[in-house]
Amino acid sequence: MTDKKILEVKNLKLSFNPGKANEVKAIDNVSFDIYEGEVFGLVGESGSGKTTIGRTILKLYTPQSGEIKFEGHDVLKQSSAEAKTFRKDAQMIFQDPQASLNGRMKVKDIIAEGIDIHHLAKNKADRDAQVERLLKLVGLNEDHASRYPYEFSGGQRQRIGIARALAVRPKFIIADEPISALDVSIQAQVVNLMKKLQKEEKLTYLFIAHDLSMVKYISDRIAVMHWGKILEIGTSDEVYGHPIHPYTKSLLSAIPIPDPEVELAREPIDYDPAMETDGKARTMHEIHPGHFVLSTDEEAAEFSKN
Ligand SMILES: Nc1ncnc2c1ncn2[C@@H]1O[C@H](COP(=O)(O)OP(=O)(O)OP(=O)(O)O)[C@@H](O)[C@H]1O
Repeated sequence: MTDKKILEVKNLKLSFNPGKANEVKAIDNVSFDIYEGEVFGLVGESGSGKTTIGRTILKLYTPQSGEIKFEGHDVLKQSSAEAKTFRKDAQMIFQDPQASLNGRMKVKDIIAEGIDIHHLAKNKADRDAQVERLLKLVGLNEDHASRYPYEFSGGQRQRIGIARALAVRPKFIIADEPISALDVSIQAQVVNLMKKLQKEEKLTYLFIAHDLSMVKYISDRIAVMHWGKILEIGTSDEVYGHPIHPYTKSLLSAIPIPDPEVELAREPIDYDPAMETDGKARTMHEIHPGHFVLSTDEEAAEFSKN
């Protein structure tokens, strides 16, 4: 990880159905930075706004306000040439590999789609060679190139999704719950593969998940999100080992522990969202170096004492 910021998100706001009775503040004044070479985990329960953030960064949604900078440049004000480069540099891996791969295309054509769009192959032999390299990189083999997605298991399909994202040699990958749809036995394999690739291909990840267990393992830093707001940001060890916000504590207490004796003693902590509904103004306070919590001045002073 370097000290260069690859992504800067500042005061981002996005509501669905703004001004209407059914308005949803999906992103409610969110700010965070991601450093080059970092794995940044974004965690929160279903509906907290994680996917909306990912899609907004990739310009699939337009925010009402705020700023998104990629390598120092505002992604909302790109020229068409800059936008094309950005579409190559920033890729997405989806939750459901079944739904995100075109079932009527051969694996090699799925993987090479970006190579074709961005004219990254000199000729057909080069295209085939790139596909072969990518298949090997994700733990598949060249025989798989001419098959169709339905011939693969869920874990293998996600490997194809990863190969497709890597095909255009991106710098930044948004992985939106990439393991949630997979069997638990396969999840660790895919996370390990993503971790290995991140190092080998010098990638930066925004890794989205709804529970903290796998995220802790892959992420350098973690942001915890609830109801459109980031409540806590810190290093993975800090957030996991010394959670501060009651919501984070509650999320952590919900993770089953593999040791039966410890698991028996585990007590889920209920979360009282009063801290989010009392109408008080809250900002990010640095409670420990690099460990921020959304709080009032009084709450921050209390958190610091403990
Ligand atoms: N296209 C849309 N139109 C209206 N509301 C939407 C739309 N997409 C998402 N929402 C709402 O915005 C909020 C945030 O949704 P989002 O999908 O970003 O959450 P999430 O944390 O990614 O959840 P999940 O893990 O279920 O994908 C939710 O209340 C959701 O119902």
